[in-house]
Amino acid sequence: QATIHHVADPAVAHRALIENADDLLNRPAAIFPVALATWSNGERNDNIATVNHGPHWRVLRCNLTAEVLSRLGSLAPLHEEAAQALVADFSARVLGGGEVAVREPVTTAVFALAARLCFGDFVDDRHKSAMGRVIRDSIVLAGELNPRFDGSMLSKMANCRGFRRISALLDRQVELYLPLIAARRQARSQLCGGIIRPYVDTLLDLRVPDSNGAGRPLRDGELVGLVFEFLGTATGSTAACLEWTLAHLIDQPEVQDKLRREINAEADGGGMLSISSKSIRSGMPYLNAVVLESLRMHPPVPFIMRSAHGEGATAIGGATAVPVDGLSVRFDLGGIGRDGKSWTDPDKFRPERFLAGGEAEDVGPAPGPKEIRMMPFGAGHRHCPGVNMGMLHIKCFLAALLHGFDWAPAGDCSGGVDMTELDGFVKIMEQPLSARVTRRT
Ligand code: HEM
Repeated sequence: QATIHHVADPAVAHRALIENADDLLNRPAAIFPVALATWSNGERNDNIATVNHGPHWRVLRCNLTAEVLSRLGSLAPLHEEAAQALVADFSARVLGGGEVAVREPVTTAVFALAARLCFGDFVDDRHKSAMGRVIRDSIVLAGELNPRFDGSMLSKMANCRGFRRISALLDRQVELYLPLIAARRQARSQLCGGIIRPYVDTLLDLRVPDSNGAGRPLRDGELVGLVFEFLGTATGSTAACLEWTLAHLIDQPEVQDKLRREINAEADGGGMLSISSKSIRSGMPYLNAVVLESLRMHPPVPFIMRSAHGEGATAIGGATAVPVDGLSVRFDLGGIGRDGKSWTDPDKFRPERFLAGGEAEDVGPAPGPKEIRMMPFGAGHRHCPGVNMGMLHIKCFLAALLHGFDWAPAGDCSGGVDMTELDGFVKIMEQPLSARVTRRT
């Protein structure tokens, strides 16, 4: 099996992913066991993350960006409704006082928003929660499987049980998504929230390059894969980041108070709804700093992979002969965000470093051309296209939760909140967060 080179040095990551970006265009196929299983019938059902760089990738990625991700301004009413639904859910859970487990309601709210953007307004709650379960199980399973599972007969035999579970989850996804996709074929004029076309509608209209040059519609298997990608990427990382951030705010009440003061000043007596999505996107520097600090310390996607060629492979130190399909490289996003040469006290949660005058005042969620200090959304040609939407979703939900509630430790937390990380496909808290939550009147 191919050797995997590990990179946790930000300078090496910069040399490879930014300076030699054209030599690191693709991910090794081996890291996508879920997608690989769909190839067992000989047909590749690629999504944006799995397809190789080229015209097919460009068409899929441009469609997502142009049709959904670049419309953040107009999506504000949908974000606000989703945030209010989360506040209502927590309010019901804390009615009797006491402790609340955070992960489930947060994931449900984030998933409901993603499902709405994907399928439109008419997905019933039962279907939504079945889809949410399948996404959660798929993310957990993808994390459990050996990343070297390369789709070969040998690795299928070695991971026999895992392979059977993948196949079952894929069948379940087909069962859940195809009827909704079929329903969208009939009801295409209905905009999501009266604002934008659901993602599935844009996929149904899309033509991808084919050998005739005329372009062909996406096959059902491809539609299922793209829907899974949309729901999975938009949910797992966002929910994980919210949980980590709340954990730090509970651990450091002074940070929580400072953030709430900024949120309340923005709401200014008009309630949460008066905070515009514009101010969340470009104002509110402390909210931005808190989210960046959380992503620096706990990037929800723990690593990214590339196959490196040419100068890119040399930059990583692959002086030995590079295999035809490239040198497999794994960039450790957590290690890069906590690199002692780039950060003072890297293990301390200190959002102030991202404010004006701080050591990271110019650092944003995506690295600029000059250096890499952190890269929770990846870097280079295959960086995450959802960076702005991801940041906005996290900030909207977080602002609503801080405006609506006080957050305190559950039980005896004299040793502080347990911040042990559990690495899987998404980096989550090993001990799911429970909190004593009180409604603010
Ligand atoms: C907190 C939220 C999110 C985080 C932390 C995150 C993180 C990442 C990371 C680390 C990658 C790999 C980048 C690389 O290899 O350089 C990625 C890729 C990707 N993400 Fe996100 N993501 C988030 C939200 C979203 C959202 C909301 C969407 C869209 C709905 C999205 C869609 C994608 C896609 C399509 C790719 C593959 C891009 C390609 O290969 O061209 N992500 N994401």
